[in-house]
Amino acid sequence: MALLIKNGTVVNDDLMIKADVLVLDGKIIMVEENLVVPENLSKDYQIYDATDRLVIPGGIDPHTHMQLPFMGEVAVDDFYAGTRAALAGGTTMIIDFVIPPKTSSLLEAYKQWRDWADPKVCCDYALSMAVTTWNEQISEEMKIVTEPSFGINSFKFFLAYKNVFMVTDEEFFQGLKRCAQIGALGRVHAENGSVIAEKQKELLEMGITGPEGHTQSRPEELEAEATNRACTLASQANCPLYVVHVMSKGAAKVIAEHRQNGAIVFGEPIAAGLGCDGTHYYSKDWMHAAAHILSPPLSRDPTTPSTLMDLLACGQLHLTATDNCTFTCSQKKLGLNDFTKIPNGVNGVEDRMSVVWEKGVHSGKIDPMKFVSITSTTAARIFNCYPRKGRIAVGSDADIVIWNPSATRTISAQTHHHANDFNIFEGMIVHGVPEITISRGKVVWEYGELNVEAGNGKFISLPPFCNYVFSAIPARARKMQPISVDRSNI
Ligand SMILES: NC(=O)NCCC(=O)O
Ligand SMILES: [Zn+2]
Ligand SMILES: [Zn+2]
Repeated sequence: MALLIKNGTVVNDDLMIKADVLVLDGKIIMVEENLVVPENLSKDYQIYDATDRLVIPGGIDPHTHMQLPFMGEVAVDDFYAGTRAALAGGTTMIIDFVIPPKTSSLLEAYKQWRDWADPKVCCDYALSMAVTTWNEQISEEMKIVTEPSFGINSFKFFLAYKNVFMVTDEEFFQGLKRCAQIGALGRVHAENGSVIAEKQKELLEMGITGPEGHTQSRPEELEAEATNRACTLASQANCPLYVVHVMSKGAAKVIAEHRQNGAIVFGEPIAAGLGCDGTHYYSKDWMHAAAHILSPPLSRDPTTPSTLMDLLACGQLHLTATDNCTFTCSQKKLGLNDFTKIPNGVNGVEDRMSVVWEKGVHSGKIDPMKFVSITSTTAARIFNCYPRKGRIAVGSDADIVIWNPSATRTISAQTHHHANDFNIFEGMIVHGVPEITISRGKVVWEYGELNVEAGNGKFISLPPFCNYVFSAIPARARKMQPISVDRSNI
């Protein structure tokens, strides 16, 4: 069945035009003003009227953790609940992380994630992979998983979570050099995990066991320090770098400075950091405070969310994600007497598009094209699936959202589609509502109703050596060649 979306305004990252869109067999086949449906299709298509609506590429969330085993629990949004929530919010593709324990091979972990995800996903998905230790086998397997049948083109390194996922600087540097060789983007969780572990001990010894200890053990300076270290090591390894969940002004400033000095580095704020601040950690209500725990923490400076949006607007930060990693209130209670045991992670995948619209477009900081750029197109470009994803154009996948820019909704755990029982944006009234979500040509969300089945989503293989990320690397490698002085005549 074909779909005709009529009378809307098509928005890409570089244009806004009045046009109709025709979809057939999961692809966009025509984009034209006053589109006339070809004779052969004229009896069998469904019409959607998009008058006063925007027709935008489905959102791409490049950072999620569905059903992640973490801190003794498993994130409760699995690949089914999490991707349903994504579609309800106008996101049609996620990039999740394979995170191998230090003892596991990358191939084993990859298989595990595919086994979890493939039968459950409702929207398309791709994978990024964490490297949590270093040895010859890991180095070889990194190359293997960049082959098309595995489809990985980025690797993440944790500089936090000591003794769990954290790598040393040496391991990180080896990993970045390997990424550069095999054409993969380096990604980093930038916090100083060793100092955090010391501060956690100090705070617990002082009797500070509640969620306020979380933020106090992770001062923003430790995010900025690790961000600076990561950018420096990536530069030395001649590896493009992507900093996940930029939560503070200090970390954002470091990224801007490194870019001014010529570094290829991308910065990703997340919905939580754009919509909330860290005052929640001092709430008298333990559960409320604990439910906001993620790492790095929400900024204790209440002006940070609006500054992060300003930095997206002016191009010093580049795209938005969510780090969706949800735990129920009862799971969070694991850390009732010790904040270091509260599972880290919050929601976002359902509400990111509306939060970014509210804080960005509705507030007058960005236009709808920039909105498309930071919620979809830039992710597609960085992860090498553009223009198949991230664009309304002939030949692109029909991942489309009919967006009502003036409708409002109130975010609430009572109505969200996540599997957890708390929403960090509770009560926020947001303009910008995804009325219809189309995933590869199928209408999966229509005026508040989901119509999806587990397994509807497809795995998207991401090729290495993305031009958008890697084109300057060979010339830089030549410039960085070590100099050898010939003294044979002495
Ligand atoms: N961010 C967080 O607190 N949980 C998910 C794991 C991570 O990305 O660090
Ligand atoms: Zn992280
Ligand atoms: Zn994460």
